[in-house]
Amino acid sequence: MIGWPQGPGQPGWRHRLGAEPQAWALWIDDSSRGARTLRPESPARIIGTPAAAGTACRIRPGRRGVQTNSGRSGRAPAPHGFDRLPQRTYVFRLLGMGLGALCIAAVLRENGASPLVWSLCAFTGLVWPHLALLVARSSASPYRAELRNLLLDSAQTGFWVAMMQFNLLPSVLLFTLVTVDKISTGIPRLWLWSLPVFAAGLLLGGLATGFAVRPDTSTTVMLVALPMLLIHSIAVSLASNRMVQQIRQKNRLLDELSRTDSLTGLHVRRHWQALADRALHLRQTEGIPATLLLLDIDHFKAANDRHGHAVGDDVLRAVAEAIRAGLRESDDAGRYGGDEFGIVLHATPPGDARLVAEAIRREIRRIGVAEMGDSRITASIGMAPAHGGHDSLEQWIEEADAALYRAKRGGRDRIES
Ligand SMILES: Nc1nc2c(ncn2[C@@H]2O[C@H](COP(=O)(O)OP(=O)(O)OP(=O)(O)O)[C@@H](O)[C@H]2O)c(=O)[nH]1
Repeated sequence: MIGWPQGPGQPGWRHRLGAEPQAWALWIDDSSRGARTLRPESPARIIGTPAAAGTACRIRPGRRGVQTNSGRSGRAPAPHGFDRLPQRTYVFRLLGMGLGALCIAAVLRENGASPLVWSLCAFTGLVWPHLALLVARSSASPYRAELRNLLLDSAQTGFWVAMMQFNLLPSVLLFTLVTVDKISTGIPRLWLWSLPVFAAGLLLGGLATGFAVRPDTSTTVMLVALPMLLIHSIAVSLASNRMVQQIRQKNRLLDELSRTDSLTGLHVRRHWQALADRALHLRQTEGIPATLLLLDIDHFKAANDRHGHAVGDDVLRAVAEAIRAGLRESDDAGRYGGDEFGIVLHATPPGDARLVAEAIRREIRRIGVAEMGDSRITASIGMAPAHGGHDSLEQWIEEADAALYRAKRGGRDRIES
């Protein structure tokens, strides 16, 4: 028996899932609510359909699908990004095999084929795409079933190349398209695995025809082959284009997430520092004034200890909101550390900066947190205008930090520069 992880923070919770089929999963919700996502810092993700609330499962590849400790079974997971592989492939198979079968039929007509060969051709063009989808959908592991289907595509193509007696144009076209299909799935090396399978199909077809070779392509066959080339190529390009757009969109989202502090919605320290660095550079090269504020909540540890971490988080969110309220669109605020915030006031001389800092300080005093009763939240602010003597961002921040220290020493709830 296995020691099942029981919840977030328990051993096993952060195990990586998805790409590796031999992974541990923990279903943390019931099917009415769907699987909750894991905490952002975790590289793991929940996959598949939740079997039961709080049910831990070992994902096993193979026909039996997912084994759970409650003895139920579900679907084996696909690697990340391949959940809809059978559906995606279906459209291309329908097009490729359908148009390919037309091409094959044109050659078979010229070569004269038996009813059995004609019915095999009809199977490839009309039945196989639907059958493949059906098989994949009803399989315990649709992803693996689809991999088999893709290889069977190659086997059939090899078979038909031999059955067409190596008629040059359709043979080359069919081989190219079936290989492009493999490459466009994005599954590493799939097209390479498909080569021996293609060769096996070729061998089978060759044995059936006695390896007859008639490479000449008639104009009729050429005309029938062209739509296959045209339509299939455009369809693959459109799908690739759609994928590129989706990746771009996800990259933008990831970029945004990596720059934003999840608790306060302000910039994370690294991104804020980059913005502050740019402001200092503008001051040194173009003389555009900028002022830096470092703000630290007063006695935050005591508030945290007295009212709990969750209330502490509420305070951090409320302070971030107060900072946002006091700033202009052009200013940049970030979470510098636990209860410390950094603010860059762009194109702002010291006099104006003090007014902004004062407005923020007052706004923070107005914050009311129900759990804290009458206790007021206050903050101390250190202010440092950029000047020619600052050789680096570190120096600028140190100056603001020293001012913040003076504000704390001076009794807190004040601004020092
Ligand atoms: N709730 C919560 N607390 C945090 C977070 N990050 C840091 N802290 C706490 O913030 C507190 C920071 O306290 P300090 O800045 O050292 O001290 P302080 O009590 O604010 O005192 P002064 O700064 O001298 O006024 C520590 O207790 C940290 O545990 C967080 O994300 N959420």
